[in-house]
Amino acid sequence: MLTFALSKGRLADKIFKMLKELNLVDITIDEEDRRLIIEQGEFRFFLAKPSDVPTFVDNGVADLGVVGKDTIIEEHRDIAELLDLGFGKCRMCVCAPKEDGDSYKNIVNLRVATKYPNIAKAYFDSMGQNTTIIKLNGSVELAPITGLSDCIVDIVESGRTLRENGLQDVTTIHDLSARLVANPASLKTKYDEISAVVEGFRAILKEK
Ligand SMILES: Nc1ncnc2c1ncn2[C@@H]1O[C@H](COP(=O)(O)OP(=O)(O)OP(=O)(O)O)[C@@H](O)[C@H]1O
Ligand SMILES: O=P(O)(O)OC[C@H]1O[C@H](OP(=O)(O)OP(=O)(O)O)[C@H](O)[C@@H]1O
Repeated sequence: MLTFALSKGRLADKIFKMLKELNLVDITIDEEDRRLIIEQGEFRFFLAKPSDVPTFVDNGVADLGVVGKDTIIEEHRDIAELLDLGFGKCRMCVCAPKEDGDSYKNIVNLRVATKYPNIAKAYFDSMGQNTTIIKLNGSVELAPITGLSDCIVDIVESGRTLRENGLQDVTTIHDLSARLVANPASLKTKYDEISAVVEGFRAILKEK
């Protein structure tokens, strides 16, 4: 039996599509569906909050997981990254009000709002810039507009949210996409089963 922790939310549809192409499971979840565990054949799937997927995999409750690279970097968990799945592409950026250009670089104690405090702190530490990190849980773009922060560290995909709120991305910190991850112990004890799944994903990715 192999157990997968999958991200609910915007990655879910693409993950389900790939699992269907692999003939592992055919999941369709509508708004009324409250199931969190789906079992089919030799597989058990958990539907977890995206930021919790590394926790399930690190603790060995799930052998495999699918999660954004942003969450992998932020959570610092003991998990093995096996494959870039090529969807959920976006960037982690420092963004600031359009009229400010890159002047955030000159602010002595920079106020940074973000859902990703570890990524933000590590980045500004590496640049030698002092910061006060302000943790938010969403709508991060509000922070510089309302005066809560000087800039934000957040995900940018199309750039539309920034544009519609008078902000711009100034610096890209990481390129991001969804990744297949594994529990390191499961990789040893269930090597053959996991290899078969990884090869399946690889074959699909090659066709694209
Ligand atoms: N605008 C976006 N475009 C493309 N991918 C995105 C975008 N925003 C987030 N992602 C990717 O999708 C993943 C899941 O995002 P989603 O919005 O579903 O969850 P979340 O609200 O960030 O998670 P949580 O509720 O655990 O904080 C992110 O971790 C990231 O890798
Ligand atoms: O560049 P874009 O295509 O506009 O996408 C970027 C937006 O998407 C994400 O927010 P999400 O929709 O997850 O909402 P949130 O503010 O609640 O995190 C991210 O935090 C940005 O706000």
